[in-house]
Amino acid sequence: MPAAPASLLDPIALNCLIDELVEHGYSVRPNFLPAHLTRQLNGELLALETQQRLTAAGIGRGHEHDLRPDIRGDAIRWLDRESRAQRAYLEAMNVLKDELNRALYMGLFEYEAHFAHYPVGSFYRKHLDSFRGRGNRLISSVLYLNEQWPADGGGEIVLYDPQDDSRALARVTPEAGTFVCFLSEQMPHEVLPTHQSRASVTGWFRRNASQGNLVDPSR
Ligand SMILES: O=C(O)CCC(=O)C(=O)O
Ligand SMILES: [Fe+2]
Repeated sequence: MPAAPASLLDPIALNCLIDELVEHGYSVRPNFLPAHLTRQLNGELLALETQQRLTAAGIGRGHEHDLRPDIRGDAIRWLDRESRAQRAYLEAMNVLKDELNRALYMGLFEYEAHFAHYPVGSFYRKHLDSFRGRGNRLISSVLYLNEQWPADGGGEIVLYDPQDDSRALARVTPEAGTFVCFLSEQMPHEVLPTHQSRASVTGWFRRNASQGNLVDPSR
């Protein structure tokens, strides 16, 4: 029998995450997911890269989607539950979603996530993942997959003060197992230029933001 998915997340770490999210609008949790899982996900991402199954990421959605390497230089592939590691990770995120709903009444109903590979020299300029009132992404999440990220490796995520987006609140090394989450509509953030090949899984907890008879599509 595989281990119950809930056991992937330590209940104490889960509580800390929720407290930090409420108090600061973001949470940074090292070793949030076990090493065997980040290792498997990293292996999968490397294979996707080698097989050229990643797609250059753009900005905007639907027909407003544009490739802008001057803004964002990663290549992505959406998780499709193809592997056991993906299913385990999505199950863990489902547990987190239920906890967030229980503790914060957030009305989250879905989680979508993609692998992201940032080649050497790439970055993602300061941005918001969702525009207040318009977006349906409520909480952003990133799980990092590179083991033993060097101190001079670059590629940190920087989170900025929602009231003053020139003031950095946190600068986080993309080390395997570290999990960062934050309020999508409020926290400006960026990925600094990376000096190493950088691997992650980025995802969003969403609510359904259908307007009139238009159902807002995911992605
Ligand atoms: O990889 C990261 O640290 C953040 C990525 C990000 O901001 C995004 O994909 O929207
Ligand atoms: Fe982002």
